[in-house]
Order: sequence, then C-alpha cells, then structure tokens
Amino acid sequence: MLQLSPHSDRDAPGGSADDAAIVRFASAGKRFAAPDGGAEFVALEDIDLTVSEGSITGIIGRSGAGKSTLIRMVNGLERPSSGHVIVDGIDVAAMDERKMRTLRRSVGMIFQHFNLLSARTAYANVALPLEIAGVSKAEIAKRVTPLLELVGIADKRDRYPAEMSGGQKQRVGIARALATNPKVLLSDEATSALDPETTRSVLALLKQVNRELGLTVLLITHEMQVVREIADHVAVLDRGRIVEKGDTYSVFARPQHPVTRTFLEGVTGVRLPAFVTEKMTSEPEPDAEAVVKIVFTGPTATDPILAEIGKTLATDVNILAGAVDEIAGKPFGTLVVALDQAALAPAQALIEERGLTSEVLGYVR
Ligand SMILES: Nc1ncnc2c1ncn2[C@@H]1O[C@H](COP(=O)(O)OP(=O)(O)OP(=O)(O)O)[C@@H](O)[C@H]1O
Repeated sequence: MLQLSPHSDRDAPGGSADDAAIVRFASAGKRFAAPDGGAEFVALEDIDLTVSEGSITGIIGRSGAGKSTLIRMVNGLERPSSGHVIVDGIDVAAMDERKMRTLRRSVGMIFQHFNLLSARTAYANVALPLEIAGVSKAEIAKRVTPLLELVGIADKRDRYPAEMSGGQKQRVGIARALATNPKVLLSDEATSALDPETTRSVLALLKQVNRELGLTVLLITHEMQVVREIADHVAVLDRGRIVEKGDTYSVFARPQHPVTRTFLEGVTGVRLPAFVTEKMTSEPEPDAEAVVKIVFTGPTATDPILAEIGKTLATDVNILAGAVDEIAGKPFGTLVVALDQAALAPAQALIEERGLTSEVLGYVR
C-alpha cells in the first residue's frame, strides 16, 4: 500500500481548536478588486468550516456561489482577504514561499477537464510533479507504477490523453494528484464532464483512495447526486456564504435552507402520480385531504407510525407514493400519504414525537 509522509510544520493560531481538523476555515472571507477600481466584489464571507482528517466533504452550490474560490484557498492559489484558512496546521493567510511549497506538496487537486499535458503519456503526466520536485528517475518509476495500478490504468501507461476516455484521463489526473503523497485531495467538479456510469466508477475510486490511504477529500460540485454518493459531510454555499452544513445524512433527512431543498429536489424522495399532482391545491379546500410527506430513517420505521396514526386518530391513511434511498450508506425513506384534514395537526405531532419529519405538500380532493 502507498504510504503518506508525515507533515510537521505547525503554526496555526489557536492551532489545537480541533485536533482532527486537517482544514479549518475560521471567519474566512475573500474579496476581489473590481477591474475599474469600483467597489470590491465579495466572493466569500464569514466561512467557518472544519474538515476532519480522513473525511470526504462536499461543498455544493450554484454557479458563482464561490466554490472554486473556497477550495483554491486550501492550496494557496487564493489567499483569504480576512479570517484564516488553516491547512495541516499552517495558516494560508500568513504563509511565506517556503511554507507555500510545503503546502502544495500536501494538497493535490483534480479538475473537471483533467488538465493533462497532451504531449505526455499517462506515465509521464503522473511523473511530472515528481520531476518538478527533483526526484530521481528510479524513484519516480517506483512511485508512478504502483499509482497507475492503484487507479486501474496500468495497461494505459504509454497512452497519450487523446487516446484515452474521459474516465481514464481522470484516473491519470487522480494518480498525478497522489504522486506527491498529499494529505488532502481537492476535487473541482471532477466528474462533471463524465457520463453517469463513469462518474460512479471515478467516485468509487475516490472513496477507495480515501479509505486505503487515509486521504482527506474536499470536493466541490453542483450535483447533489455526487454528494449523496460519496460525501460523509456537506456544506451548502450560496452567494459566498455557507447556509447549511452537517453530516450528509442529517442534511438530506432534514434540510433547513431553501437552497438545500432545491438541490435535493429530484435526488431523494418520490415522484407523485400525475392524478394527484394535477388535482393538488396549495390551500386547503373543504373535503380535501392533506397530502403529507413523511421522511424516515429506516426501511420499516413508517409501518408503526402509519398504524399508530390510523389507530390513535381513528382515521384512514392512504399511501400515495414511497421510496427508500441510500444516503451515506444508510437507508433513507420518503413516504407521501393522504389523510383527513382534521387529523393533520395531531398526526404531524405524532410523527414529530417519533423523531420523524413531515411536510404538507398540498391538498387533494
Ligand atoms: N479573480 C477574480 N476576480 C474577480 N472576481 C472573481 C475572481 N474569481 C472569482 N470571482 C468571482 O467570484 C464569484 C465566485 O466565483 P467562483 O468561481 O468561486 O464560483 P463557483 O461557485 O466555483 O462557480 P462555478 O460553478 O461557475 O465555477 C463569481 O462571481 C466570480 O465572478
């Protein structure tokens, strides 16, 4: 197995705030000067985020939310204008050139369009960062060959980028990012240019290197599907601010912010049949039943609650749709039911008492 080299340069202000943190944003902000000398543009503000060593953390946001700027601060491509970004114990804001070089070795990065050199083979692309670091040819061979094996493209070592598929090119990108033994891997929309099946296989590879090398992965994406597939923690970025963060399962199960809910639409849950949506109204009408979405966290958790609602409130509960997904390896279910308006408030109270969540989607006659 490939080994990670230890890093020791620690000078973080108040450094031991979270010993397990490999990356910590503390009130970090980034402003860009306007080209015409006008008002500065605030790209990021008040970012507080802790990335634990060995975790896979997803940053999700719309285009322009500030995702790239945020991860570019982790490898020093951008410096924060305010606050701190502390990577492996070193404050990026206060870093001199020597420390910046140390940082760049401990942070690898992969990109949406792979950024491979077209005139170099797969092997030579992976070797490049080692050549730049002055590593001998023999040492490079010792390092690159197992890396190509690890990412599953040992047989493509002499191929040029133009002779490889997108998935294979991204595997070269991952091997190149791992060449210098980084502690953190930054992924900038690394699967956005790939088809769904290739996306899944590249995400599986990232999970594998996370597990086998203990590598921390910080990825940015605009796809909740990617977060769901791979991340154990997620932060939602909107217009330069983190509007929601937490472990992936909790954020999926109980999204608090409208932006998070929008991202989750279509990723989890159920599609209501047309005969329901066509008739559904947003305001209650006489004789209409309430359409309620119940989110639960285990495949059987709703059985008792539906029976309990029926029995306690002496009412019928009609199931309209249901689905069980897997989020961060745990079952996550959504059930949509129709029930009498008179039973709505006590049913919701019962659901909440049982630790589940509910939401009224509308009313249907
Ligand atoms: N060097 C720069 N100078 C001025 N403004 C910048 C600079 N870099 C980024 N910005 C602005 O900061 C905001 C955030 O940009 P950023 O690239 O971080 O967003 P993003 O969430 O990664 O978007 P996308 O998904 O489209 O890449 C944008 O409005 C962008 O125009």
